[in-house]
Amino acid sequence: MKTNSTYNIGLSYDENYERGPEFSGTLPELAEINRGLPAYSFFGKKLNSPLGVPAGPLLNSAYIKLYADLGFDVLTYKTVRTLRIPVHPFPNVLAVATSPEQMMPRGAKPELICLPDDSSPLEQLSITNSFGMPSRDPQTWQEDVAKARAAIHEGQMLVVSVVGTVKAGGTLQELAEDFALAGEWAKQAGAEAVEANFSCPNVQSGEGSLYQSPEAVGIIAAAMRKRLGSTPLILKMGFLDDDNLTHEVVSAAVRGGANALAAINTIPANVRTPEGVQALPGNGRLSSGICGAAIKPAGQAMVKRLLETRRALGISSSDLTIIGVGGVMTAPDALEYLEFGVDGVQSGTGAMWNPYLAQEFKQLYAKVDSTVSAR
Ligand SMILES: Cc1cc2nc3c(=O)[nH]c(=O)nc-3n(C[C@H](O)[C@H](O)[C@H](O)COP(=O)(O)O)c2cc1C
Repeated sequence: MKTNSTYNIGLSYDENYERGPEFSGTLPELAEINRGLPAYSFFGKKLNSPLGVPAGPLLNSAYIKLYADLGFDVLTYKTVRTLRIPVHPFPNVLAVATSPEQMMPRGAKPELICLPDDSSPLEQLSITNSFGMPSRDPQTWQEDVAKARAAIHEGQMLVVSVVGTVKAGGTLQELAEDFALAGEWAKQAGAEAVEANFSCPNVQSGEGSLYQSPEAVGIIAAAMRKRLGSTPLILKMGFLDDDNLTHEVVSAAVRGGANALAAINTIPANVRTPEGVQALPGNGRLSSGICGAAIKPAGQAMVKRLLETRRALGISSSDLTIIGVGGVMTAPDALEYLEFGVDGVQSGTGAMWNPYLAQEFKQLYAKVDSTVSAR
């Protein structure tokens, strides 16, 4: 299959892990693309810009290095666990036919058809991804996180995404301890901030819907805060359409000691081939997460809800940082999020198919009004 992404969607996850990323272009001169940018700080550290890559596209230190060299300034290492977990069967990424209207969650799960390739124009490219949050064993990923930390440049930050693993018959407190242990190991390995994934729709075991439970959010955040000390803690959220629930979840996150919320994760949909066959093989994989162009309005609606909730609760941006994710395919998309008032913005699908997005964003960001940039 033809692919234009740094992650080759025609190869297995393990092949991409071992051989990737695929990139044969010229790297930008960082000093040049960072010149004239407005001052920006993230968790108190001076960064070159507020643009980052969320958890997922950067499988390991080789991917972190490439995207650091390309000028993305917040680099999130794909979610790891306290134990080795294999990946879902191939394929793991497929382009899909959909629209922003269809991907605004409203009750029934959208029914989508996959596309034969990823040749849609970037502004319209939407994909499904389904990996099941695989993890190398902790020693392997810890050594690799240390390499990733060594690969980033001045004015950049390494975040490591972690998830706890639900055990049969286990309690919420045990799950929280597993999240906390993963976070502590990530910190020891070199993470400057730790992100807890509360929202992966591609697992069936319960880790994927934690963001909808104020109790789970509060208990897990508190357990992680204890082990992380002063290291910033980001919680990765999915889409919520209920203001009261959002209020409760945000309050629980703050009480638990979280420093930031990143939203949104992918939005679940049923994906079939044009012949009507389940597109991704295996039990529980008719439904998988959608990301890219079509989820931008959902991502924006969610960050607006989070910003409004933060205001209503009287919480400052330094006490709760909000990071906008979802459908940032172009530089103007990233700026749109910043104009809503988010404190950071990240691109997953867009950065995979357009590695020059950071360079393009910085050209635009250097010219923006200080009301957008001075946060
Ligand atoms: C290939 C791929 C893998 C992903 N893996 C993870 C993951 O391991 N953990 C996580 O929290 N989110 C994961 N995500 C979700 C992204 O972090 C992001 O929330 C989502 O893709 C929406 O952003 P986008 O529209 O810019 O892609 C993944 C996304 C992609 C495209």
